[in-house]
Parts: sequence; structure tokens; C-alpha cells
Amino acid sequence: MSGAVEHTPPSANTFGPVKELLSRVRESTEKLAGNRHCSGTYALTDTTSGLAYRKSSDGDDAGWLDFTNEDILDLSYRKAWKLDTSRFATQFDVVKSGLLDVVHDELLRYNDSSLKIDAQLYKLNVYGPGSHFKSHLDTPRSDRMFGSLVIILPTTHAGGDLTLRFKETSWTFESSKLLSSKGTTEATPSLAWVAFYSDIEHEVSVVESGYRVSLTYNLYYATDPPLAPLLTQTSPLPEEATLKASLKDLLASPIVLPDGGALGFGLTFKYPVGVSTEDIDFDPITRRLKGTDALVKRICDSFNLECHVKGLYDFSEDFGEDTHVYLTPKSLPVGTCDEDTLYDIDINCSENLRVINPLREKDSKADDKPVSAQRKTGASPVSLLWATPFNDLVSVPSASLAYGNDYSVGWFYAKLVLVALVPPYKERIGGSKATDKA
Ligand SMILES: O=C(O)CCC(=O)C(=O)O
Ligand SMILES: [Fe+2]
Repeated sequence: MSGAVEHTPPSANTFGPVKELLSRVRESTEKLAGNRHCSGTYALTDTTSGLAYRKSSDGDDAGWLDFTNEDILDLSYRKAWKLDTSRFATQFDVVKSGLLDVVHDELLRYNDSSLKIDAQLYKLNVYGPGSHFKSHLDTPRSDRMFGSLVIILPTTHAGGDLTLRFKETSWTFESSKLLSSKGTTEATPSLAWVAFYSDIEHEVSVVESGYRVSLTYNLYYATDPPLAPLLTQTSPLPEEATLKASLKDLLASPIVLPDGGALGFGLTFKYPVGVSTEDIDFDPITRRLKGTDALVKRICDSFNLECHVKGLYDFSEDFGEDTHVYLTPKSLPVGTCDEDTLYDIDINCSENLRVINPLREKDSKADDKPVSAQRKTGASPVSLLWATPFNDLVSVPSASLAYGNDYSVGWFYAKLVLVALVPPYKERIGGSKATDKA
């Protein structure tokens, strides 16, 4: 075959050792532990504790709440209410408070340190006895939104804890306890705050007594370029060294992707992808990865592996062959998939990659034939080893419903993966030593 894949056919007896090296990379990637949330308290003063609000949406009758003196808190008889930012103003200034620097250190620890956080005040929530907030994910307001910051103001209440759930784990922020213990030991009350990636499921349990008042902020990556990157040094986690070592061994092996290819990492977090009729570019997400996803990229960077977030589209079921798996830098049109669509993907965009699994037990030549033998100029075939499996992790904002609620038309949302390009063995042996960049 004179197809575009020039790979040395791996003999079946090298599969075992390659799989072994790969499974070490997978295990060490899965063991990486990064922050998904961070929290604390913050002391208020008499110039940061006031909040003004309009009593009705059209009138100018205003109310004032002073959280250093919560006895005067005289809230509505209603169980729960919320105000958007057209109805209230708060003296507390999240930028001046320095909280965003802490959030940056904790949640954007592994990202390019020049990324800045833009916090947009979003809502004021008041929960009276019996009210709660049922489990939900925060709707992404843009592709740049990565997190949520919740500030719980110091009012005496019981219950109303905020629980975060991620995969099988959960974590509860008992703000009521934090606030009441602060209140008794300190002259000025403190607020309690928690920030988390907004694709993490969370809920507020029932408030048993008193009122719980929270301010929510949406956290975005700021668009304006920073003056100069901050040179912060973060101390590596022990698990990082394990991943580096296993990746080093993988890359140092001549039987692993001898002619080059790619490593694929299924992402751990969800990323907002705006739904539009235009192509959606996945590449900017490469710089906006969260937590351990950012850490994996950072470690790949340290081996000089070029990394890109790509969408993975698997049309194998539609065409009964497992060679119809594509990695694309941009979203494919939403709609049904037919031969023409597939032909477009395969032939019209040389940036699209067609995934070849070098560890397939079957005869790889036969598998290449239907696409690459007949269509020579299309998507470039790439030998790809899955370091961690891919999953359905792309969060589609509710705006997607603008297309209507009829899901039967067929939706092809990409699964997002981090693709690390691996140079051929001969080229990488010189450069496989991890630098101290990570
Ligand atoms: O009040 C809270 O603690 C959380 C509120 C919340 O999750 C939201 O407004 O989306
Ligand atoms: Fe929320």
C-alpha cells in the first residue's frame, strides 16, 4: 500500500510491551490529584460589609443590609429570593479583596501564569428557612468561563451547606459553621467563600433556621493581555514525577510509535463550547485547561510534545468500520452524517486527522484501504495511542436548544481530547529528556 501512513508495521509481539508502558502512563495520569475547589474566610470591615438593594425592579425605594451588624437583617417573609445585579450593589470588592489571587493559585495553578481572572458579579441569593438550591451545574456564559465563586455573607443560620460532587467524590462546604465560629471569636465578622470549576455539580442543602445570603460570581479568563507573565514557581506534586517517569519511558522506547504519531488523553473536566452554525475552534481550550488536565499538558510540554485540544468524532458505527475516527481542530456541522459529510471531513480539511490504532490486532493494511488508498489528499492518518480513554466531556450550553428539542435529528458533538504529537523515535531520542519547565 502506498497510503500516507508510513508506519513500520508493528509486529504483534511488541503490543504487550507497548501496552505495558502505556498503562503506566494511564495509571500515573489517573493518580494526578489537583484542586477542583478552594475556599476560605475573609474578614469584613465597616467599609466592606454593606449592601444596597432596590426593593422592586422599577421603583427607587432602596434597602440597606450591613453584614457587620446582622441583627438588623430584616429580610422578606419569602423563603428564597434572588436579585440580579441590576437590583443591588455591594461594598465588598472582590478584586481589591485579593481573593482572586488565591483562586488563581489554586484553580489555575498549572495554566500559563499570565492568564488573568475576570470575576463578574452575577446574583444575590437569599435562602430562608426551608429553602435550598437543588443540584445543578452552572451554565457557561461564554467559552472563557471556567469557574464560579460563591461568597456567603455573615448571617446566622443553620443548614444551607454547599456540597460539590465530582465523579464518585463529594465535598461539603459547611459555611454556616465557619461563619458562626468566626462570629464568636472575632470582633468583625468574616464572609466565607468557595470557588470551583463551574462544570462541577453542586447543591445547597435546606436552610433550617435563619437566613443564608450568598453572592455568586462567574469566573472568566480575562481577555485583555497582561503586561508581563508572572513567573511563579509551583512545587511539583509527587504524582507529577511518576507521570513524568512513565512518559519518559514510553517515549524512550523504540517500539512505541517508531515513525511518530500521537498520544491521546481523554480530558477530565468539561469545557464550554458555544453552539453556533460557524465552526467552533477547539484549540483555544488548549490554553484554558482546568486542574489536572492543565497539568497533563504541562508535563507533555516539558517533553516538547506539541499539544492541542481536538474534537473526536467517531463515525465507525455509521459506516461499520473502525477507521472512521477523526480528530478535528474545529467542530463539524451539527447534523446527520452521510457519505458526503464523511467525504468532506476526510478530503476537504487536511487539518483533520484520521485516527489509526497502531495496537490493532487486525491487519492494518486492509483497514487503511477504504479511505486512504482511494482518497490520497484527505485527513492525515495519525497513529494514536490512548494514554487515557476519551469520554463525553464537552459541555454544551443551553443555547443549543435554539436548534429545537428534537434530538432525533442526530447530534455529533465532539468528545474533547488532548492530543500530544509524538515525533518519530529517531527525532525524539535527543529531546525526550524532561526539562524543568513543568
Ligand atoms: O448559594 C450558593 O451557595 C450557591 C448558589 C449557586 O449555586 C448558584 O447561584 O448557581
Ligand atoms: Fe450554582
